[in-house]
Amino acid sequence: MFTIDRVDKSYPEGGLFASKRKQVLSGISFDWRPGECLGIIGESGSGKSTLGRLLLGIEKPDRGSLLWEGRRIEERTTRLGSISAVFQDYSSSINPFYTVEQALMEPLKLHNEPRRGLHDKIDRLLRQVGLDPSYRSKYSHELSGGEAQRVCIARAVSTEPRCILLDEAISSLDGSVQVQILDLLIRLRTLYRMGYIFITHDIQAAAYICDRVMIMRAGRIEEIVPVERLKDVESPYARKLLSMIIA
Ligand SMILES: Nc1ncnc2c1ncn2[C@@H]1O[C@H](COP(=O)(O)OP(=O)(O)OP(=O)(O)O)[C@@H](O)[C@H]1O
Repeated sequence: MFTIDRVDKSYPEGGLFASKRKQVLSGISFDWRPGECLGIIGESGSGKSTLGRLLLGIEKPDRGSLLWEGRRIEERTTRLGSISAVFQDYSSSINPFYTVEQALMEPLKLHNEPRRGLHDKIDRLLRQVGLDPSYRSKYSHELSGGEAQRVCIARAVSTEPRCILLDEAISSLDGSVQVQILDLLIRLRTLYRMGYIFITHDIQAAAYICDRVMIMRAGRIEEIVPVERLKDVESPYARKLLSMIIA
């Protein structure tokens, strides 16, 4: 279980040395249950990506705690093998001087995977994300957007984490490629028995892949609903947000 308890986050407003602070997240509390796909949706600026960075332990909260099975997510040892990430900008996620093979090796080496068997593992990962093993020698500029994002997904699953956080991971892709990547994520979830935290402004994508959806508004949680009850959300804001998109 990943337990987020009364998390607040603010940033200096008007430069690093400004005394005024902008409150970006306030009183965020929820649980991520092992194996589930939890969607986080909300308007631009509602704090989704900030929350994502806290969930990945990249940034620390001002107050509150983020505990992965009782251990602080800010600790590197907690994160290893627990949570990994796929971001929107696949082109800058892969080092342009690395081949696909080198990009996939990086997390495996950090994870101290034995060298023996790495070659086969990379072939297997490429196949699992729908790429031919011959892609191992390609550079990122030789890949389409969908292919590059498949490599990023292969890299995220390579260490077999319990959870992958996807921050707008399909937003930069064309419509048909978006569906292919969502279907790939659904398949991998079963294969690796893992779950996702799926940050998006695309409610249809969230409805396609998620079990529960958390609706954020101005740094607060407005509502958390099972996806099959999305149409019955209670808060007026969530209703308005959904009606704008579903209509
Ligand atoms: N490092 C930072 N320093 C200062 N302000 C920040 C920082 N990161 C985020 N913010 C501010 O926090 C607010 C929430 O931003 P965030 O990116 O988390 O929202 P979001 O819901 O992910 O938006 P979008 O959907 O547009 O990506 C914004 O007003 C943003 O300007």
